[in-house]
Amino acid sequence: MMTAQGFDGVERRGLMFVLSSPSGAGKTTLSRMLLEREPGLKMSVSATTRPMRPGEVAGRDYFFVDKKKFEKMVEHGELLEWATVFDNRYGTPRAPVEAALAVGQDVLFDIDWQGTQQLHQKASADVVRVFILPPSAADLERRLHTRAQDSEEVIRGRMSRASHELSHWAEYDYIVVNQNVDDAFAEVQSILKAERLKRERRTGLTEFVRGLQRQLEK
Ligand SMILES: Nc1nc2c(ncn2[C@@H]2O[C@H](COP(=O)(O)OP(=O)(O)O)[C@@H](O)[C@H]2O)c(=O)[nH]1
Ligand SMILES: Nc1ncnc2c1ncn2[C@@H]1O[C@H](COP(=O)(O)OP(=O)(O)O)[C@@H](O)[C@H]1O
Repeated sequence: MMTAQGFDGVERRGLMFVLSSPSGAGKTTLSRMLLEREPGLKMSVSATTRPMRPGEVAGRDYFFVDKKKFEKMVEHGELLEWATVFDNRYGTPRAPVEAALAVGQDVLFDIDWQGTQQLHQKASADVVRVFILPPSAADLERRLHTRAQDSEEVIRGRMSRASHELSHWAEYDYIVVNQNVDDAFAEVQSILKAERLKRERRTGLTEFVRGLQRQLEK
């Protein structure tokens, strides 16, 4: 089963921590910070048909596959969820997620609203959804330019889709405005820490409290 040992020794179920945002709002940055500082959290590496960007590493940032391979993965039920974004297909390989949860790790997802809806339908009790907002449209555009990894045309496409993506904000459990990156990180980290403590996930609590009671009744 999906059990993990909490830092306090109480067993709990692993959780699926989802970060979504319009492109450029800071999901990748915040994900990297979380993975560096939060042991017990593992990134779900998606499969995509989009071309690799400069600086990206196959197998770390994405599994880069062609359309035919992606179709095969869908057909064989290898994807937990999948969606089409900017004319490319993106999906979450099922096996690594199930393996991580089974050994008690939490899993971090950088997926869009379509994938988040699918995950939530499948495992609502174990999914925590966080939406990242940019402080302003001008900041969003500046960030897409400073990232310097996309052509002008691609950036225009991402900006014109941003409003549509934003419209899904109310489907998320938490909303973080990424103005100052350290503040936004602290907020996201607090959400993870609090969610790990939720009573419903802490399958070992009954036993833990019984133990305390036995000690008290001696
Ligand atoms: N549904 C779904 N969306 C994904 C997956 N992987 C990435 N995405 C989303 O696809 C969108 C485009 O990602 P990408 O091309 O890397 O550009 P980014 O927005 O700069 O991160 C983002 O909204 C990602 O969250 C996935 O496995 N499933
Ligand atoms: N709070 C912030 N202030 C300024 N720049 C930021 C902030 N957060 C992220 N960035 C920068 O904005 C760009 C886009 O961020 P990124 O994490 O790639 O976004 P996403 O994954 O949501 O597309 C990157 O160059 C990143 O370094």
